[in-house]
Amino acid sequence: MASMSALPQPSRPVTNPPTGSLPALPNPKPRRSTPGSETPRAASPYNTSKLRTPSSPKPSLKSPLSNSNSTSNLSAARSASSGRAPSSPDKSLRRTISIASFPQPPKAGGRPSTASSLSGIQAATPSSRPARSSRLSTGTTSSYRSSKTPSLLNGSGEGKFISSADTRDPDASPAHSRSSSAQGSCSTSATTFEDADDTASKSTTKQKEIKGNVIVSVRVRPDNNSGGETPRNHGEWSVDGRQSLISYRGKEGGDYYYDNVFNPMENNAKVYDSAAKRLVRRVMEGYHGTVFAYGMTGTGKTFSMQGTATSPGVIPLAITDIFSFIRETPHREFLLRVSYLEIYNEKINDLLSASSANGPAAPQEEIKLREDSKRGVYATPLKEEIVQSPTQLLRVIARGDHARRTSSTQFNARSSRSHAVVQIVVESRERVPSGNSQDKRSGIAPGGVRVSTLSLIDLAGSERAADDKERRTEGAHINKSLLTLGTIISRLSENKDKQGNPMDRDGRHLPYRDSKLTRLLQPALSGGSLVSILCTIQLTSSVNANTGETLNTMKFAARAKNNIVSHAKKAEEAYGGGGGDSGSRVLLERYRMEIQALRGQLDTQAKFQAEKELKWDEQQYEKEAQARHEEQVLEMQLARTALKERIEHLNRLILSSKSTGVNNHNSLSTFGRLSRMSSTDSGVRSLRSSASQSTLSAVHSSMRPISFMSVNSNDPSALHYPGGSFGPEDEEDLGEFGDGKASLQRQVTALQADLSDKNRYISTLERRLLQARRSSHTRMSVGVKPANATIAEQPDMIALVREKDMEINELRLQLDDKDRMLAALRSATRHRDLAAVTNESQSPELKNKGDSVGEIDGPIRTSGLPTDKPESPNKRAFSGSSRASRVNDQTDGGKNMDEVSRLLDEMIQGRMDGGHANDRSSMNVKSVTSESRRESSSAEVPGLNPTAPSWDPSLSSPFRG
Ligand SMILES: Nc1ncnc2c1ncn2[C@@H]1O[C@H](COP(=O)(O)OP(=O)(O)OP(=O)(O)O)[C@@H](O)[C@H]1O
Repeated sequence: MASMSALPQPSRPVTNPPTGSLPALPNPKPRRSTPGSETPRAASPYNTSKLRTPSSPKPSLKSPLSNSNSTSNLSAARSASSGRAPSSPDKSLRRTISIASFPQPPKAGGRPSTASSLSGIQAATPSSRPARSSRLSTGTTSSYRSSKTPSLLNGSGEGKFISSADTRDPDASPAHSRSSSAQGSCSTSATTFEDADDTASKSTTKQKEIKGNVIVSVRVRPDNNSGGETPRNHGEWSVDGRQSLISYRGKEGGDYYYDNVFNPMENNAKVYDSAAKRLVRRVMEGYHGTVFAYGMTGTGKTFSMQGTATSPGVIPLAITDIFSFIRETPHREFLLRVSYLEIYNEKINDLLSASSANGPAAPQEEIKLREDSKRGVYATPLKEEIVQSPTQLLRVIARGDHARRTSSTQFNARSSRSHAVVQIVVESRERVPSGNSQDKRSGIAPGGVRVSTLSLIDLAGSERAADDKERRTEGAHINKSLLTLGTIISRLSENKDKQGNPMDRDGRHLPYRDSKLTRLLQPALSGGSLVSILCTIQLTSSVNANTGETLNTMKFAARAKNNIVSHAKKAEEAYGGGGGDSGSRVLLERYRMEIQALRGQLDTQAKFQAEKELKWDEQQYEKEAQARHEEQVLEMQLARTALKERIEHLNRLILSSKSTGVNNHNSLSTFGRLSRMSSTDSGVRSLRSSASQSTLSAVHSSMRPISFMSVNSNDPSALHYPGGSFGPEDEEDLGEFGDGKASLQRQVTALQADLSDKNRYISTLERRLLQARRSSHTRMSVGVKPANATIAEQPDMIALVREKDMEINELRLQLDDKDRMLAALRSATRHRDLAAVTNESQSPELKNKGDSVGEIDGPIRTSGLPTDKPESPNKRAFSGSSRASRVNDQTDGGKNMDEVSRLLDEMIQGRMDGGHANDRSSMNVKSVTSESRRESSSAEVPGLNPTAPSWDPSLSSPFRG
């Protein structure tokens, strides 16, 4: 037996079978009845002498054993239904042979037993056959019939009876166009013992079924010595495939009928169709099935099991059929897993775990055989691979083949040195009906999972002792295991001890444990599975023909057919993934549960994800809302600030115009107070925005509210300045020489600080505006519409933006104002300085006058202390103004300051005329200031440089008046 390293099988030289003597097959136990005690078979309704037709291909078979002690000649009968006995269509033709070395078939169930201690095959010639063959229980003869036996393997095991004519492979598919029809051809002529008498002929259909579950076929390998020809007769042998008959006319000769006899011309496809196809399909339906090839080395076991690329054998054809069956069975779902082991020198190797041919063999965990009530005997630990396609399955097996031990022997260049077992486990269950969405979701199918196993076994061939020590050792193990197999098969019975262990008919235990092979085959041999045995022989006419070994193989086949009883039942459907090893091995169920668990996880995760997303969305929305809110608050703040600024500004303008109107003759005080006014017009508020408060505070920290500024103020402290006294700070404001120089400088500084504040404020506003525009643009472009946002908000936004724009413009104008004011103040300062210098040099008296004025105004300039008679604010302002006016009248510098005052007044007025005054009081002020301006506008402004860069009266400005 050789192994294909990969599919397709590599070609190897064809060698002749051994010609020398081979190890003897197990010696059958002496039968209880001796040949001498054999009784003639009881008369059978199937009287072969009558039924044998003249047209029979083997009308007479002269057996050398006819001279033996056999007391009865058995007639071989062929089923009338097979068309071979047209004269008696309802009867079986019977060929009675003597099977001297055959074990006695079990008696149980009315099955006839053969005589024990038969020394050889006794083939009876038709002429010598009794009219009615004796019962096999007589011991000396065996009656084989090729009748139609209902069985699972011929399609009639479930109550159907198919005529033999139907079963002689009428539909055998060609090797390359195989059909996967369940009705494919197969052998049906199950060879079975038959009761010869009427009573026996009433053996139950069940018994027949049981026998029909075992198919034994013999394949004859082409003889190389025949020069490629396949003669019908090989010396003393003749093969009749049509009748499934092999006849031997030599010593111990006889006619051998089997379920199938394949002549050398028949190819692997035919062998598969007849011997294995139905079994494979039954396995797919839920039965366990075992196919094994038995025979002498080099006779074609591996060729039959594996085949070649052009002629695939049983294994690849079974694989094709398995997948065809799956395709044709849409109402069930399948899961296939495969393992591949070899028994080499009584050690089990996992061929799928073996390392590649390149590397050294990885040390494997010892594989042991265990027994389980559900699984029977199985090897563990063994790698199982789940396969999903024929190609994948073939590849897995080819990988195992590659790892299998083969060696060149005397008889076979690539002889298998081990028994190889391919096991395909088939799990199947009903599919969830497509309409049942509830079941589909839960994944619960209406039925459980059915698990069945197909074992495809290529045994090592029996062989003679080799010269090579290693081959000899291998051969010894091979022969021993085959011997044990033969022994067990020869002693098979349905007897069991109290523990359920199988026993032979004599009550002895069967030696299954004597070899790993028999232990592994125990479930199949014990009747748990459908069995198909393919025995291979090579017939040759050469003198060295190994007739003895061939006869042994044929006897083995006959024993197997006679003794193996199969009660194969459809595997029960298993539920649940638990329940120990067998339960957990049901992968379909396990996967179903896993799928369910994963689905649950998926659902939980999906829920969690959805919740998370919802939360995230909410957070995002909250964030957006928060940002929007902040934006709005900021905008409101800015708007408020701007409005306040505006109010303050307008208030300032009002007050300034008043004060200017009142003090337009006292430039010093006007300037000094302008500053104060700016910083104190609403009591304690700064001229500048809150943003510029800190900047100004340094400048204005010394300033206090003054009485005249309390026109719009409720600050009662103003009343504490009697007679318009400004206090010590005011003194300071008036300058070292009481000329207001220091005050002007402060004014300039304050205005500059204010200017930078304004700039900052503007840039802040611009930035915010930009942000607001951007965010509103983004919201609009991405279409994100907050839930609480309404279309009505859009115009609001636009209005707000517009308002902001206006505000910015406003502030810019203010800045311009400031710039101009600064320029004017600088210019005024310059002129005042110039005037002071001129005055000092030209009229020292004036200085004295100024001093005297200073005396007059002493309280104003030198003292901040309240006088006994505090003036009313108005009065104080007026008197202050008068004093300033007097000072102005007396100095050129005062004149200049007047001019500046007037200019500022004009600026303010211009601002108001520009539409910035918006309340009645400002309008009133406007009228007052307009008058003041008219008064002062007639005067020139000498010294005021109209070309000063920061002051251009020609510019269109609100200050132009
Ligand atoms: N029916 C057949 N037709 C053509 N060639 C065959 C046939 N049977 C066997 N052979 C050839 O005979 C040789 C031996 O066959 P094979 O290796 O299958 O025998 P075996 O029984 O497996 O031997 P062993 O037990 O030593 O492994 C191979 O070259 C094979 O191709």
